[in-house]
Amino acid sequence: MERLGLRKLTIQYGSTTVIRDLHLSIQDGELVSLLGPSGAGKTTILKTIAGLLPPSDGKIYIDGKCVNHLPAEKRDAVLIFQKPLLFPFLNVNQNIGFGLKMRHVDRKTAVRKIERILEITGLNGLGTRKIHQLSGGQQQRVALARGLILEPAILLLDEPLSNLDPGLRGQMRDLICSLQTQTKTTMLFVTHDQSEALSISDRVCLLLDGKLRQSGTPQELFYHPADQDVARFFGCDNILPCQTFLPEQSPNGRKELFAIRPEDIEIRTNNRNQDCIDKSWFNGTVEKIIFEGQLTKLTVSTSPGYDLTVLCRRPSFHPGQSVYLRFPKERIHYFQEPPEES
Ligand SMILES: Nc1ncnc2c1ncn2[C@@H]1O[C@H](COP(=O)(O)OP(=O)(O)OP(=O)(O)O)[C@@H](O)[C@H]1O
Repeated sequence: MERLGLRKLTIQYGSTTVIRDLHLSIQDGELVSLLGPSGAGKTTILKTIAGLLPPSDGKIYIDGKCVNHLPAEKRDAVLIFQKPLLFPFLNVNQNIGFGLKMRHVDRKTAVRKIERILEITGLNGLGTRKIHQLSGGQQQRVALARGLILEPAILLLDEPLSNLDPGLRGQMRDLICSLQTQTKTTMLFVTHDQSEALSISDRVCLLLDGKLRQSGTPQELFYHPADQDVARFFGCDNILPCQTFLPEQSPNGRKELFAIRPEDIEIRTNNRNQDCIDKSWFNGTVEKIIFEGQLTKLTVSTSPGYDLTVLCRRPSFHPGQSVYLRFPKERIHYFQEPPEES
């Protein structure tokens, strides 16, 4: 069953089109990430779904009903902002129960629901605290609890982890996953952080320049990018012509490109292990080495004039060193070069 449907959604600020012809369908119980760089239009989409911004064109469906004409409070969607917007004069219980009160839910049911949500969001014992007596992470939990308790058709989360420090971010990410599993709430999670999107989602939708460029499982986007831009967004800098590096796999001289992830390139010094160097290996020279912690990033120049990015663990290379490189066949991802503009 479709919980959220966006059909040909176009959104403009004045004469500037930020989102053009967007299609998106989210099924019951799915956790979908809307991923994209800063300024891609992610918040704009969430605000439009929530009813805070009118679309210029297209339709928004929630639970099968077109909601374009409905004001925000009549839509069965809850938006949770980057910075939790809580009532400072109310305590945690009152903040969480606020929406229930507005819906005239009876007191006994409200107390029961609040108790359950405090339990599953790890806020037990904090119900009578005022908001200023909570840490940033606890405040974000209250915001989540306040949204979840309403059991909306869709929960819209706008970068809810970005104000938290890295340790807490991991904990909150795990909490959102477990809340989603427990409550089966359908969620649209906005982030610009690819690792956050890849680790949390059933499905990732990548938004670039106001267009949905690819939608699929985290593994599909990471290992099978639809085009060069998607590949680059996921850190694959090596987009290369087949004719130069893989001539036998480039029939009819077609302008085909392939991508190889930096961590998938095999690299060896060329002064030992000569026995196992066959014609699948080619020469390169290490130009630059950047230590990044778990992995080290190398820039390696090749004789056809293309620089490659290679990631390896604890390498023992130095700048200027000659190396052998190889692209394992099973790690090569092919795509077509876009048509040339006339
Ligand atoms: N009220 C506004 N009036 C005019 N332009 C706006 C307005 N709000 C946002 N924009 C523009 O719309 C584009 C998309 O903004 P939006 O905030 O939706 O991006 P985003 O993907 O959420 O970015 P971030 O990750 O930085 O929050 C940007 O170019 C932004 O400058």
